[in-house]
Amino acid sequence: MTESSYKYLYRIDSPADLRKLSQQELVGYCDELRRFIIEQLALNPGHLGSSLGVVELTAALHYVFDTPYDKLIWDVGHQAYAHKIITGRRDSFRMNRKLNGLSGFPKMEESAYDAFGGGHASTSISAALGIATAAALRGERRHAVAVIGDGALTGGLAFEGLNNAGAANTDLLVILNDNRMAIDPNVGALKEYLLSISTSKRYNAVKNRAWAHMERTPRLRRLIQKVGNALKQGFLQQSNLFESLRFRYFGPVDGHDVGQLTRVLQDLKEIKGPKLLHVLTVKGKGYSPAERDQKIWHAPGVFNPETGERATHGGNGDEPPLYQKVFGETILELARTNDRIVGITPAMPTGCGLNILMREMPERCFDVGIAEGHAVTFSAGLAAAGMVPFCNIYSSFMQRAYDNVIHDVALQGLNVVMCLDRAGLVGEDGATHQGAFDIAYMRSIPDITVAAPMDEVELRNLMYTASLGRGPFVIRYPRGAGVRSDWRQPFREIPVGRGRWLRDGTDVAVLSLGHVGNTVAEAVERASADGVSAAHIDLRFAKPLDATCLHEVGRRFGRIVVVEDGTVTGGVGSAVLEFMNAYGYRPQAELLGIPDRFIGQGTQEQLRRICGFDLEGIYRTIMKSKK
Ligand SMILES: Cc1ncc(C[n+]2csc(CCOP(=O)(O)OP(=O)(O)O)c2C)c(N)n1
Ligand SMILES: CC(=O)[C@@H](O)[C@H](O)COP(=O)(O)O
Ligand SMILES: [Mg+2]
Repeated sequence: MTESSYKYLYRIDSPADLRKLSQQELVGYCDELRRFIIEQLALNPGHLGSSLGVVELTAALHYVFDTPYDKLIWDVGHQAYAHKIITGRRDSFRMNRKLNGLSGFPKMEESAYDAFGGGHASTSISAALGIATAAALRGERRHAVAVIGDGALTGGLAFEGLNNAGAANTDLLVILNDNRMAIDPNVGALKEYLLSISTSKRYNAVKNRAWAHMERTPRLRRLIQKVGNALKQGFLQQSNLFESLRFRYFGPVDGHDVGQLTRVLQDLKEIKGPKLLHVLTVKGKGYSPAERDQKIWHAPGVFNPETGERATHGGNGDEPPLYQKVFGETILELARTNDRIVGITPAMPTGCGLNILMREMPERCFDVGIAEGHAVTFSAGLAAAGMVPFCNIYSSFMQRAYDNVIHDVALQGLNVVMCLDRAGLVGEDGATHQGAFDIAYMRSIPDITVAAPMDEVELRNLMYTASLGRGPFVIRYPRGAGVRSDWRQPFREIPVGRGRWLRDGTDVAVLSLGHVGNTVAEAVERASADGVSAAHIDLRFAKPLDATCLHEVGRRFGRIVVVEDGTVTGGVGSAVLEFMNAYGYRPQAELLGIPDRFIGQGTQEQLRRICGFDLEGIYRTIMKSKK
């Protein structure tokens, strides 16, 4: 299946075009839309499964609602490719997630149809309620629709939104897109509840009678009111979570029947107050490899659309492994010898490598759903009871749990190991997902250790050191592969707050934190061949800093360069300058890292270049020391 070999029948460049189609044509268009997404993503990777799952729902929403006047808010936004394509971005879609191209998520500045930006989960209900409330205050008759997945609904923020909306009685439609999957299979009691209301015979018998009435009557509004009132007093309210929260619950409906969806949405437009439509979909719908292995096909990378064969990074043989694999293998090794070690992840077991522990010791590994704050406080509870929790959270998602880190972990001095995966520039996921801020936001917390390994062996040793009970301990490391294939080495304790003097020099001291140190090592090498004698120090810790090392740097060097894969504002460079200032050293200093602006999507290498800490940027900065 290639774009050139298939002649598309429908050319839809806006929802207005879409609304001209007949119901039958809409079905045909959905097939083509699905084909187009598969074709595009085969070459230019992205979030495939979720987008394929909402093709019909997206078409139905734009068909029925008057977008962009009516507001569609996509939760996470990784499923919004059909939405982008329908709303005038078909041609630019080939630049999805690429440098200077489209964001992989809805983004307000990208299109008037993107009513609210996304990337992180569970925000849609709150945002839609805000938009609906503003409309009500202004006397506007616009609809606000939040589309939230069953995974995103596990996030506490979603319930804060439901709780508020149910009481506010504002006109709001929440569409629950239930495919029983997060990235990995969805987890938790809510998942079982959703299954039970989808399959309960007694519940559905009552509800289906209500639906049948709705579809038959011409005087819809009055009847719905009647049915609604009857139901409110009766069975549904007590047995339905959403009804208990004062939402009218509708469904479940087949999310791949575009005809039924348009009819139901049309009906729901007429109903006032907070409503929830439960839609059942299949993640990866219409592409059999993606339906078969929904986890892998959440974001499969490049693939052959005919065969479903994927290009993968093996991390096998002599190739350096992914940090994620090293994390997973290492926690398993540590857990085998220390039965107090447990693993916690908020919905990212495969992404972070904790699935390796989960396979062998499922009872000591906890996927808590998309619930970062809970993951941290749950870990704190485990630590308070004597366990050694390794709580693995992507750096940008940890932003959600900041108070939990301060209030529940640090303030109580608990031995929680917080592994921040995807720290630094992550690449194609763009601004919402860059792990830019963690050094700055973590190092300002008292009594916490913040470390970053330069390679896989260092990661293992830091994990080992943290497992010995060193108080709140953060280990940050990037998305992707390390540099060593000889990483399976015996554990060695690393003295907390001690850096490594990797190379001596006289003209300039280059200090780095974490994996970027490998690029610094190369730049220093090159610079020394070109006549600049540069010392290189791997700081290892952003907190506590290595005072002995920094005193020596302060005494000996008139120029320093600090390099980090994190924000320059408040980062480890700032920490070094605070130190220098405190002790009266006055080196001329240059800080390389993520500048004070949001960095969009691109490859990691492109983004490092833009930020000025790729090999060339670091080399040029060092060469300014040439006399
Ligand atoms: C706060 C936060 N935590 C974790 C993630 C990573 N993440 C992105 S999509 C996803 C699964 C979402 O599941 P669901 O909402 O059901 O959508 P589906 O992929 O099934 O369409 C997760 C865990 C995120 N984007 N934001
Ligand atoms: C949409 C989302 O938040 C995730 O799917 C994220 O893109 C995963 O990132 P990784 O590919 O780095 O695991
Ligand atoms: Mg889901």
